[in-house]
Amino acid sequence: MEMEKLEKEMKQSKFKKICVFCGSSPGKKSGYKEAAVELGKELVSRNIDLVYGGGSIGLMGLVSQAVYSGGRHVLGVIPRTLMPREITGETVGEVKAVADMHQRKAEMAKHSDAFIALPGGYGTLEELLEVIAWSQLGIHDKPVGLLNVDGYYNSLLAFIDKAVEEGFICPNARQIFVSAPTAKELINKLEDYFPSQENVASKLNWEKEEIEEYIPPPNGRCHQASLT
Ligand SMILES: CC(C)=CCNc1ncnc2c1ncn2[C@@H]1O[C@H](COP(=O)(O)O)[C@@H](O)[C@H]1O
Repeated sequence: MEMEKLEKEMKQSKFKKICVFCGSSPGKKSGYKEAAVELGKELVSRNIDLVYGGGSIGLMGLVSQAVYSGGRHVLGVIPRTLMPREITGETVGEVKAVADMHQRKAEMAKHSDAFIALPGGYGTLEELLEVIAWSQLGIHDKPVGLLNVDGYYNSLLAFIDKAVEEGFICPNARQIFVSAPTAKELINKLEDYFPSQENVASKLNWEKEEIEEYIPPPNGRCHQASLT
């Protein structure tokens, strides 16, 4: 088992670029900062490049500096309004300026093979929940991982379980994202992730502007879910 794990960590990752969402604040406990640096080093050790929101403040700065100083490519996607250094600090690596927050998220998603959320606040939660919701709708099928540092996200995970229990999230959709307490475990899970959106949303064609004929799913919204 240990051997299998080791082999997985040593072989070439299936991801070339991972997008990391994280706090523009460092958090109060040192464990958050340590986890951001550890995630950056883990990406470097697997030859994975970073895509993130640009800037050097908070956990965003720590993860980007760790990846950049490890010799991997860093792409920061930053809205022009946030570009002044007094707002975001000095950005390392390549910087792509975009018009607004919507374009930033679209660009970050386009350039990445998977998503990871470190601890953060409103911005991080919004970014995380958006990529989960987009996966549910079949807009992408890239793996999403929650780095649950020191149980920071336990209450969010409990809330999501509650939403499943109460019938607001399909049981299958609960599997859209994975979570783990360390970067190593999380990326191993992301490597093993197999998209199953077929069970969640019928494959919609987002390139098409009009739907010619709508065929409703056989069991209502939650495919294969036992609706009692
Ligand atoms: C005006 C102001 C407060 C700027 C702070 N400086 C920032 N610079 C760059 N991205 C940011 C900033 N604040 C929030 N974000 C965005 O929101 C996310 C983090 O927000 P939060 O700290 O979790 O909620 C980041 O991934 C980024 O996309």
